Amino acid sequence: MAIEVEGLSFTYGQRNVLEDIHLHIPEGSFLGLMGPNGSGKSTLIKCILGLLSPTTGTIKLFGKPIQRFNDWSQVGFVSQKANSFNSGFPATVFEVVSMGLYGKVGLLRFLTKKHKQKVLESIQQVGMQDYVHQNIGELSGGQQQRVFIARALVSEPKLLILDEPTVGVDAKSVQNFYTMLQRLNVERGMTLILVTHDIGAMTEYITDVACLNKCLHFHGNKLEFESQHDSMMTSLYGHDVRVITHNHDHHDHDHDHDHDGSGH
Ligand SMILES: Nc1ncnc2c1ncn2[C@@H]1O[C@H](COP(=O)(O)OP(=O)(O)OP(=O)(O)O)[C@@H](O)[C@H]1O
Repeated sequence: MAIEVEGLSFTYGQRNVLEDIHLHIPEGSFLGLMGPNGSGKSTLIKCILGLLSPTTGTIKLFGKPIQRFNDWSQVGFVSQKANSFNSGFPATVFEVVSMGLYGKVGLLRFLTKKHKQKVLESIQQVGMQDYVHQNIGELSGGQQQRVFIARALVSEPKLLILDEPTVGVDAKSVQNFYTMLQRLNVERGMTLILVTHDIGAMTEYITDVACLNKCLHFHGNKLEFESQHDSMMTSLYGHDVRVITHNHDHHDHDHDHDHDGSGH
């Protein structure tokens, strides 16, 4: 298993954001993690990346309890805010991708020939070889996002987590972007988790789906998800969310509403 989450809950102060999450993600899967705004997706990802400690529960990465996991070069992460460079940003594609090795552009002069080769390979993998010496700020949002994937790939991670990486990227580039991720998944066996609002746009590329709204409402393969799609959407976004959550004390007052079947 790439990831094993057991009985995970998380609270910000008094606010219960994640509740009793059990999630096993096998190596080699491509998981689409979906849920409404504020449903806890980023919080769960931060727990998996070791940036937040769960209030209760445990996390294992590649079989190791996260507290003892130390090979973080196996885990790549690309956030939704990655593509926010302005056109004056003084680093080339090559330099930005090199940061995946050293964390700092300033150390670039120490790159060995082998490392340079690795950087170029990663750039090639995301199809940006024609832009190696271009400034990152001069690229489109989609192209910048590819460069950030390359930066995450340069340490050859076994697990790559992407938190809404296509925000602000046009529809056609998004499809190309997903195709590129699918290739990493199929050809290199890389485990991928992609956080998204729009699972519809990517069902053809992923293998599994998880639906989160504080609790995990669904986790299964794509075919299971498609067969339960309508009820799942109602469960996540419509009135059934309240029917499900009214078991929890603070939502009891909601359960009389929205029983007109409209899902709103
Ligand atoms: N640092 C924080 N302190 C307090 N509350 C927070 C903090 N970060 C997030 N929250 C709250 O926790 C809940 C879950 O947030 P989270 O960012 O995990 O959701 P999300 O599913 O990633 O949302 P989105 O799709 O809008 O990015 C939200 O209600 C949010 O307001």
